[in-house]
Parts: sequence; C-alpha cells; structure tokens
Amino acid sequence: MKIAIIGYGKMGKEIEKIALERGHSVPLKISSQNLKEFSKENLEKCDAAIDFTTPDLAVGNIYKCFDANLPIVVGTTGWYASFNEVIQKCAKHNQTILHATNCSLGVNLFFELNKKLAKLMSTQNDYDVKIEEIHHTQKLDAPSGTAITLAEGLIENYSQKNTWKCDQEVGENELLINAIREENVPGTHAIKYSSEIDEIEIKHTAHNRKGFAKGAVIAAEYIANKKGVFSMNDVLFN
Ligand SMILES: NC(=O)C1=CN([C@@H]2O[C@H](COP(=O)(O)OP(=O)(O)OC[C@H]3O[C@@H](n4cnc5c(N)ncnc54)[C@H](OP(=O)(O)O)[C@@H]3O)[C@@H](O)[C@H]2O)C=CC1
Ligand SMILES: O=C(O)C1=N[C@H](C(=O)O)C[C@H](O)C1
Repeated sequence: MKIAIIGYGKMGKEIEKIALERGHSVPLKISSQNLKEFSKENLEKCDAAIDFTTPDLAVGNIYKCFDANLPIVVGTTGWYASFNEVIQKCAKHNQTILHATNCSLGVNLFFELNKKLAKLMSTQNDYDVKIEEIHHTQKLDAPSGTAITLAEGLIENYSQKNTWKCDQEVGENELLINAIREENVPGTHAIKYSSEIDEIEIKHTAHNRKGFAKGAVIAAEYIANKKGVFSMNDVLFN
C-alpha cells in the first residue's frame, strides 16, 4: 500500500518506520519544508493518508484528502470544534476518515476499562475522581485528546459528574483534568478515584511512540478500501 504521511515530525517519522516494516511504501511525506509537494496530483497516487500535524492544520488537510478521494487517518488532536462539520462533509462527498485521539491499541483497551470502572464506581458515593495526563513540553493542546476521550467515557457511565474542566477549580459535578507537561514524556494517563479510606487508580503509560504509530498504520490498512467514518473501535472490535 502507498501511504502519504502528512506531518513528518515526531510521529510522522515513527509512522514511516512501522509502515516500511509492514511492507508499505511512503511516496509522500509532508512537512512545513515541502508544502509544494502537498498537491491533489500527488495525493491521488496514494492508497491512504495519515495526518499527524497540528490542531490548526488538521481540518484543511482532511479536506485536501477528501478532494483527492484519499482515505485519511487523523491522529492529530485539538481540532474537535470542527468535528461535526468534517463528519457531515465526509458523508456528503462519500469520503473516508478514521479519527482517533489515541491510535495505540493499548490505550483503546484502556478506554474500555475506564468505562467499566466508571460504571462500577457510579454505585459508590464516598469517592471523588480526577484524570491526570502527562506529556512532553512541545505539546500544543491541553488537555490531551486522550484525556478528553477518557473524560467523555467516564461521564457517560458515572452520573456523579456531568462535565469536565482542565486545571481549574471544579464543582461537585465537574470532573477535573490535570494537564502536566514534563520533558520527554510520550504520554501518560491516569484516572484516580479517592476516598478518605483508599484510592483506586488505573493508568496507561506509553514507554515510547511506537504504539501510536503502529495503531495508525493498522488503521490506514483498515480504511484503505472502505467508505465512511471510522474509529479505532472499528479496527479493534469489528
Ligand atoms: N492520535 C494519536 O495516537 C497521537 C496523536 N498525536 C498528535 O499528533 C499531532 C502531531 O504530534 P507530533 O508528531 O508529536 O508533532 P510534531 O510537532 O513533532 O510534528 C508536526 C509536524 O507537522 C508538520 N507541519 C507543519 N506545518 C505543516 C503544514 N502546513 N502541512 C503539513 N505538515 C506541517 C511539521 O513540520 P516541520 O517539522 O517542518 O515544522 C511537523 O513535521 C499532535 O496533534 C499530537 O497531539 C501525537 C501522538 C499520538
Ligand atoms: O501530543 C502527543 O504527544 C500526544 N497526543 C495525543 C493526545 O493528545 O492524546 C496522544 C498521545 O497521548 C500523545
């Protein structure tokens, strides 16, 4: 399969390694240095695109791929204000997108564990809960997309919280997300339920970026010949 990598930064470089290991070729790699190559003609020569750029670029990049009839995996986070518009456009023009706040297969299993624990804890009133995410200092968005997905999964299953806030004072029904930035941390997420008596914590720690990259390439393989809107749940559980 011919894969276009849009965003040849920390993730783009990891994705290239995994794509080549899995027998694909990468005829197109786009960074801010070679934007002239980011043309419809070049996109049309590929079988799928993978976007890991920046929150302000993702939507424009998605539309370029739609225009070239090219299925796209979007790993970039922080563009969710435009989510509904993008999904509608995808349906209207019969295009293909797989979006994931986190492409790691382990994190997507962790998303399910989070929902199950939230359901269990919803019967208990002695605990309060918070989410903590830790990432490297170059990260542009806060909270992380993964923390938002965790918060949404928790709130759906835990009636004591109905909205989330990041690094602000919260009321009783608001879920706190703490976003911490430390040098060289690929991505750590923890959900902590604390009472006066004890604490229950679940945590996912990425040791490196390989898991995100592997999931993104597997996602590209999954959507290459499909039409519609997909998530990592489709890849993992269908
Ligand atoms: N879903 C997931 O599993 C994961 C998501 N992410 C998300 O992916 C995104 C990228 O992360 P990361 O790789 O760490 O970021 P980097 O900053 O390392 O990479 C971003 C890349 O985008 C390139 N770029 C800049 N301008 C353009 C442009 N106009 N068109 C195309 N590319 C451009 C940059 O080029 P240049 O180097 O020339 O500036 C750079 O190569 C972030 O939103 C992050 O949150 C990260 C990890 C996992
Ligand atoms: O920017 C990153 O690095 C990461 N971003 C994603 C997010 O915002 O959740 C996924 C991963 O945690 C790494």
